Amino acid sequence: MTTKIAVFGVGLIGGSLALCLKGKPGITVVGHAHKAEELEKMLSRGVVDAATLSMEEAAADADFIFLCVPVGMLEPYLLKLSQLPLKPGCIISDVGSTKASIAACAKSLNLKDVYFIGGHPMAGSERSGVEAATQLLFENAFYVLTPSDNVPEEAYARLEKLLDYTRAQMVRMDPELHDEIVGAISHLPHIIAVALVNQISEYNHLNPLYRMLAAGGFRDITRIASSEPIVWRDILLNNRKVLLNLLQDWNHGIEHFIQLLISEDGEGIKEAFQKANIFRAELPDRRKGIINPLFDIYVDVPDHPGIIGKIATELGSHNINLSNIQIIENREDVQGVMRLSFRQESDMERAKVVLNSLNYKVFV
Ligand SMILES: NC(=O)c1ccc[n+]([C@@H]2O[C@H](COP(=O)([O-])OP(=O)(O)OC[C@H]3O[C@@H](n4cnc5c(N)ncnc54)[C@H](O)[C@@H]3O)[C@@H](O)[C@H]2O)c1
Ligand SMILES: O=C(O)C(=O)C[C@]1(C(=O)O)C=C[C@@H](O)C=C1
Repeated sequence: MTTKIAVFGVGLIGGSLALCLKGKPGITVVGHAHKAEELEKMLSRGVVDAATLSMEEAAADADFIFLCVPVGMLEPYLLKLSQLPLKPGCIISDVGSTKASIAACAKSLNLKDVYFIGGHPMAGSERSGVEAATQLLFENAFYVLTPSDNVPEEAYARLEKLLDYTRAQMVRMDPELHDEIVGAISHLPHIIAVALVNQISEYNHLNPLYRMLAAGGFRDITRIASSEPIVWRDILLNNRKVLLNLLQDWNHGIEHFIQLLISEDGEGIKEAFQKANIFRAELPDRRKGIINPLFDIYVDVPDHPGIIGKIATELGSHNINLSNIQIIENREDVQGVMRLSFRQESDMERAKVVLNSLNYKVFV
């Protein structure tokens, strides 16, 4: 029995998803495009098994349908699909960067014998189009799923199982909560990056030295300003209520900095950087690519010089391969927490035994 997957919109995300699924046992991937030139691109790159301009053809007998078009096109596509004869039990999902409005749309359509489960892989790039698609895009990333209450567990489990091929980690979430959190950690940073680049671009009109001297700091904070304009227009308009609140908080944060500078408050500036340093150091280290997922343990350690070397040496002497060490909290006179990462679960298990035998407190 073959499992037919239909992908609508084979760009960066749709193409990457297709590449994760194509060639897997029993799976056939059909790509849908709204323009003829897109068909040739996806076929010549081997991203899909077949490609069509016909929605009916793509959707017919599909077991899974993924909507990977810009957010503004998700609802029209879902509406059109709801009017087509779909295979009973078919699961429709999407990859849109916002989740509340598409969830509400699916609810209002009262789909019969087919299930809508919103999705959002938390991985991407400033690049776009099928040219930028890669099978490794989602590896080790979080992948949010937002099933509504009436989706049976059996359907949710089927989608989750299929998405195992992405090697991403699934997280189940309420769509409104998704939009609030992702608005803050993804949409707001895109606005800030674009506003900053455009501000500097204005100065550069007056003096081209601005662009010439722009180095690491400017590049690091502005990579995402190169993102696809239509995709981001749709995301920002769709999540505008959340973003308007976030921008007010942003203004307060900037106002705080203005006050620190006016009052020449060096201590305040230092504190702001220290606070940011701590939170940023705690961000999950989820590098994508060929890298295997990491297995982490946490160890309570006294804060004294040489502790990293001591632990690394102990593990090395037992032939345990350690991939990364990080001190998470390391203030004076405070017990530190060390994160140890391993590529192999077996190495992690052996490390636990060794560290316990040396009377370290180990947490998983
Ligand atoms: N770019 C990211 O980092 C990222 C990450 C996660 C999720 N997403 C979401 O994934 C979806 C696709 O984004 P992408 O980055 O793959 O963009 P993309 O531009 O690479 O791909 C978009 C695809 O939709 C098609 N398309 C464009 N306009 C269309 C229209 N009017 N009608 C029908 N098809 C149309 C394009 O031909 C292309 O195949 C968006 O909903 C976006 O919010 C993006
Ligand atoms: O890494 C990037 O370039 C991204 O913009 C990826 C990113 C993000 O902001 O983290 C962008 C949009 C998504 O919907 C999910 C992920």
